[in-house]
Amino acid sequence: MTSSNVPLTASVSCTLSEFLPRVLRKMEHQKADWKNHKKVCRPFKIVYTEDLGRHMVATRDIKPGEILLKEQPLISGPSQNTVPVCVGCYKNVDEKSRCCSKCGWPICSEICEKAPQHIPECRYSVMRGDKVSIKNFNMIHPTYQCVTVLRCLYQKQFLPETWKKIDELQSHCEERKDTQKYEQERVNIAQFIRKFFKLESVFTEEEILKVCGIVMINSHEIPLTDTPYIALYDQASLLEHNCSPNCSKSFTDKGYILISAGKPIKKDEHISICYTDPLWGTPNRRQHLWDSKYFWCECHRCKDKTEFGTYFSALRCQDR
Ligand SMILES: C[S@@+](CC[C@H](N)C(=O)[O-])C[C@H]1O[C@@H](n2cnc3c(N)ncnc32)[C@H](O)[C@@H]1O
Repeated sequence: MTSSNVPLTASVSCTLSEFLPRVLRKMEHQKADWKNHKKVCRPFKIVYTEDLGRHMVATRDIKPGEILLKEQPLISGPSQNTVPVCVGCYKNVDEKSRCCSKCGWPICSEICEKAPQHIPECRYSVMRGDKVSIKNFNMIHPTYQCVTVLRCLYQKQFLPETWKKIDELQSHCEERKDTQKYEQERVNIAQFIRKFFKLESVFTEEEILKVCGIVMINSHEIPLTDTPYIALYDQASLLEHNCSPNCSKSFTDKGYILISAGKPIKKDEHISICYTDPLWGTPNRRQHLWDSKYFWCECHRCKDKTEFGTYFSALRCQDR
């Protein structure tokens, strides 16, 4: 008998009789293991569309205040423009601060010297054969521009699993090419990393510039230290932007990101946060997103001239 002449009722009941016990067993298992299961069970799925890239969609109704995601950084590091900070904990340092005994990068304690996030620049500085020397502490220090990018490149060279996640993030390389920022990064980051760390045979300029784009587009700024640091996340870096978002982000003292619902979210709704300052008017928000994330925001708030009846971006008429 071919499958086409199997009576439909028989086929359905047969499938159900096999399927239902499996589902029930899975639910029982989930219930018994709920303590562990709830840590990985998320109320959203990751989907891809041409216009948005990867983004998240709710798989059930979500209540305001619910935490959708708690996640540790994939990579953290100093911001591109920063005064010298400890490369372990990102607290500000000064001329009295100590340096890593192996590589010379400023650190504030023995614990920070051994911090896993410091391994990449430490190893590359040791391999270079000369310690790093940071002397000016009261200015944005150019040498720090390379640290977070170098940490990503280290994953590319030695830790392929983490690198795969970083490499999949959007870099907007094509849009960035021919911009002033791209050329500045070519000189200040790509050429600097290749020459200073003697990595010309390991990374090309283009590879390094792609990582610069990934860091720029996908990093979250973590305002836990006097000078905020940045981090890439496996899932939180995929969150979509909306100028009237349904979620907000916060951070634990260990740099874990928490994404919480700010309003009721219906099943199948997109999950969003705000990448820009929601207290800016529409022209400023749109321009900032265009300059920093390379997209023109078409959210409901941006498209509504009245911004939901608030006239938030309107100029006050002087005659009245
Ligand atoms: C932080 S990444 C988000 C993850 C990214 N979609 C991916 O696939 O890796 C930011 C990028 O996602 C896209 N994006 C996010 N929100 C968007 C929106 N509201 N409209 C258009 N593009 C958006 C833009 O390309 C933006 O530069």
